[in-house]
Amino acid sequence: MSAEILPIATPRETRKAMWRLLAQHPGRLTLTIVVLLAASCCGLAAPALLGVMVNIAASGGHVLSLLWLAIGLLVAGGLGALLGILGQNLLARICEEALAGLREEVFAAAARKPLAQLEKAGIGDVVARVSGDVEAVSEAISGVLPAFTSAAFTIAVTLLGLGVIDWRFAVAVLVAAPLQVFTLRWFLKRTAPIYRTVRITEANRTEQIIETVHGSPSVVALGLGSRHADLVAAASHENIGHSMRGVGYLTRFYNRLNLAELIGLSGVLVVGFWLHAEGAVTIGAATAAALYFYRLFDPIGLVLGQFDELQKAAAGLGRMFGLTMSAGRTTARPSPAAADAGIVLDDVTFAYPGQRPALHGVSLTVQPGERVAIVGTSGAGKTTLAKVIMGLEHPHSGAAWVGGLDSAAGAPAELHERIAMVSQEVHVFSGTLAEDLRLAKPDASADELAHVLETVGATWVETLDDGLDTSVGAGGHQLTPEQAQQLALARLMLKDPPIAVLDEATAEAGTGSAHMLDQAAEAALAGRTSVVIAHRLSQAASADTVVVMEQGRIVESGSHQELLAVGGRYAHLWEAWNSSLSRN
Ligand SMILES: Nc1ncnc2c1ncn2[C@@H]1O[C@H](COP(=O)(O)OP(=O)(O)OP(=O)(O)O)[C@@H](O)[C@H]1O
Repeated sequence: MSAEILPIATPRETRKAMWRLLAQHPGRLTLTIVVLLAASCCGLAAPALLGVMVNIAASGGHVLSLLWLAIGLLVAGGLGALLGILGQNLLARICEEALAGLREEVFAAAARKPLAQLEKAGIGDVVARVSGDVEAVSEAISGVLPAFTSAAFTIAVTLLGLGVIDWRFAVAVLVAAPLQVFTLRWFLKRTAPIYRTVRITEANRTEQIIETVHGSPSVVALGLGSRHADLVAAASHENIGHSMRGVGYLTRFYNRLNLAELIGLSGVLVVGFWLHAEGAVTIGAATAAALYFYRLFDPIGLVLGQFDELQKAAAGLGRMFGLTMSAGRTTARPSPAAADAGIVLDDVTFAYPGQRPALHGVSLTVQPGERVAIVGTSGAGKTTLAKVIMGLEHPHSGAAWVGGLDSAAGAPAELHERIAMVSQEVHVFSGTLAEDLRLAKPDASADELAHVLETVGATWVETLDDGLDTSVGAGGHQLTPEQAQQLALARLMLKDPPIAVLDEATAEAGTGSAHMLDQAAEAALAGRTSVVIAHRLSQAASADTVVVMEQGRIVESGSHQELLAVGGRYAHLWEAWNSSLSRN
């Protein structure tokens, strides 16, 4: 099981959210309902016409009348089928559009979630919500919901038709209703928690597979293959066990429904016999009533049977809406600064789940165009501060504004127009070098690519046989960590955001690579507001302002020279760093 799953919307919240999605186009929804109702009414004509035909045949009526009625039967059947197809298509289209919107919302919500919360929930849970759940809901909404709605209308209209023939037929039909209602309630009560568990165990299985694949180098190196295979098998068995319990209930559910149909049809036949004997209805009307009830078998079976699918979809929807409803703070706090290229942190406190705070009341203002270096010993909270600025983690109290946007509440796309980060772990995407660079600017020309590579000093690209067409990433040409950093800096230049965060610790201080990366960063950050997590103090010396952190707090800030003159913590760090350089 995941350590802690993400929130799941309650059935009431799910229904409300679903209705909000479907009712986005009220005009089209009304037209769809009208078409489906008209289709159901056409379906009523067949038993009624057959009843009249029985009466004519029984009384030795004219063959031509029978012929006309047979033509009416065909027309009503054809029209009903056409309207049914049209109505179901209209509904399927409305549902598909609603689902497409929901799918985007779920992806956006997953992207807005703080990293720590995603890690705690388990990445498998998130993957399951944006893949397996979306698929289950998609199948139910496009396939089941239109058929379900159409069947529900047919039942309502047919019961009305039975009542019109004689109200006692409608009562006879309703004899079966208590058993049907009881069966449905019995089924739903037992299977709802099973389906929820099925979805959760599916997420756990995904989590287990992802963990095994991600950690495959360690799994192979430590000979843990069979142990991991056992863990995946155990997660699968748990999932299958719960699914099979659901199937068991489904079989018993259909047995009971068949019994209800037998009771209902017997009721209609007995009432028909009795009413005809009393002279209250003709034999044709009794025939029509029996046919009406027979006609209810399929839609009732479909409605009750599809509750199963709808219930599964509801479980998936609850998990999807749970993600969208809990997607961090959505109401932005008013910015203290105008929408500029600055950063303002106001009394930010943040703690990783179950840990003591990694940031305590941190307040910091970075003016547009200013470069601030954050220094401090390992674990001081520097990277956490960078994540809060990037909106990857949300402050527990206080707020962070980036270019006038609340980083915890801003839409990721809007935030990423203003800020970009180069982190310690650079991912090199599979594809050619040119494709990798164009992720930041899809329409960048070859000259632009060459220019940014030259600016960050990536002259090694020219030495590759295929130059910018060299395949990199998994299975391709392997880049050194320094080369990958240069690539990330080149991507930053192409994206050209007004604000940048640099958290780079690739090269050892004092080495040629470190000097080269310092120069590359200098070029990439030129003209931008920037926060540099200075793992090497050479990065701090060139900044406008140096901020010293200790145990999640800012303990000193000022220019490099000012802080050296004060002789405080920064001066000690600087001294220690210089002496470590001279020792190497
Ligand atoms: N994902 C995480 N989950 C739990 N605790 C974390 C996580 N990341 C960091 N921490 C803890 O938060 C505190 C601050 O860590 P942070 O990485 O921000 O420090 P840092 O100054 O960047 O350190 P370094 O220079 O070693 O990267 C540390 O105590 C660290 O152990």
